[in-house]
Amino acid sequence: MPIQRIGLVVHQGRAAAREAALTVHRWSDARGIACTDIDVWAKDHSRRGGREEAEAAGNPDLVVTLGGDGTFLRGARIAVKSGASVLGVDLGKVGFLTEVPAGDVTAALDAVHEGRAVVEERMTLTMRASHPLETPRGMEDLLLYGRGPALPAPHVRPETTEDEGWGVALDVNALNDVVLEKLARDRQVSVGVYMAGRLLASYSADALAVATPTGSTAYSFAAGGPVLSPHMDAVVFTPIAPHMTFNRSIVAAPDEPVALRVLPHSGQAAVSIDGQLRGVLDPGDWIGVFRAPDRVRLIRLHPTDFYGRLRGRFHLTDAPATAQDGPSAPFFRPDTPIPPDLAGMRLPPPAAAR
Ligand SMILES: NC(=O)c1ccc[n+]([C@@H]2O[C@H](COP(=O)([O-])OP(=O)(O)OC[C@H]3O[C@@H](n4cnc5c(N)ncnc54)[C@H](O)[C@@H]3O)[C@@H](O)[C@H]2O)c1
Ligand SMILES: Nc1ncnc2c1ncn2[C@@H]1O[C@H](COP(=O)(O)OP(=O)(O)OP(=O)(O)O)[C@@H](O)[C@H]1O
Repeated sequence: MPIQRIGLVVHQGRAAAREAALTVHRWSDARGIACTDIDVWAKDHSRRGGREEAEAAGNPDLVVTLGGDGTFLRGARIAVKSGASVLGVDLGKVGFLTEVPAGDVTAALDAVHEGRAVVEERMTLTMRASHPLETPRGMEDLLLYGRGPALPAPHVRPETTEDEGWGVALDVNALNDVVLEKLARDRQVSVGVYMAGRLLASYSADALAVATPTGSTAYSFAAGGPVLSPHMDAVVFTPIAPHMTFNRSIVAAPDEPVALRVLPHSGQAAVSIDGQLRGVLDPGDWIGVFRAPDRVRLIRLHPTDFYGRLRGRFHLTDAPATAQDGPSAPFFRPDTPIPPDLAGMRLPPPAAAR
């Protein structure tokens, strides 16, 4: 479908991103397409939730992000609330989530506008909590370390059933992860962890991460968690520096919620959603994390080459003992037609089409 309105989220600290923004504006001006800059850290307003940010930008149907993964996550947070698709242009350090090289911006916009791009949907997580999240006064100042003001606490969704014991439903979507982490450097969090409503164990740790398959390559990965294909739905629980023998990740089914209850003698716990602090929990508080009905719509110009990206972006190196064999072929995909028993499998196109 032709693009109606673009919302532009730019890494303002990077000249190449500001330059690419001019290219996007020129492209949209030439076609009479509205293009609104969404400056999440603008000086003239405090930070807004994704829904308000989308409304203020006229509810774009395409959000273009120019920056790294952080910029992409800022754009995705807005897009998921207006049903927009997100096109991530890679102008960052890692660029795991971003798709398009900076030099291909206009070609990518043409492809989207002319219906040649594909949309890939990614699972997100949402939450309930024992009460609406809040950040203590004064913390805002601590957070101003160059990343701009903090986001407001999440809004409460109307489907809240607080009085019945199920807590308040929070209007959040995490594309990567919801992380409960120690607030004070010298006080671990102690948390009862429930998988699908059943106690798994009580943890004492630096942090506990609940990640999506997309987020499995972010914080959860850094803590030794498994890599999950982003084409699947699942809920990944990974403890970070747990002071106990059982330190493994658990990959739960998408309909198995994870509840984290802060124990009475725990330190306070910060709740981060996609890396952004959104509230602080006291002992006795709890959060539940589960698959959200909303999905992030990622624009893809080519079918996602997730494992190629994993090898490339993470600079995977081959075992030294294999050096004598020379580099392995980059694909296992004969050029002859796919046999019937492999029909429907996700495989790369034949060499001529790559
Ligand atoms: N020790 C860690 O690795 C650590 C600590 C805190 C937060 N994080 C992650 O940072 C994310 C927020 O990203 P940011 O860029 O705003 O903060 P950031 O700049 O602190 O990001 C940390 C790194 O993670 C990369 N990254 C982000 N999402 C990714 C993904 N889905 N797959 C692979 N790499 C990814 C970023 O490019 C960056 O290099 C959070 O969702 C959390 O998962 C990681
Ligand atoms: N919209 C913006 N306005 C002002 N400064 C920004 C903006 N976006 C990013 N920055 C600056 O860039 C820094 C890095 O931001 P962030 O880590 O989110 O970038 P990123 O998109 O993930 O790119 P990278 O992959 O290079 O980290 C921030 O601390 C901030 O100083």
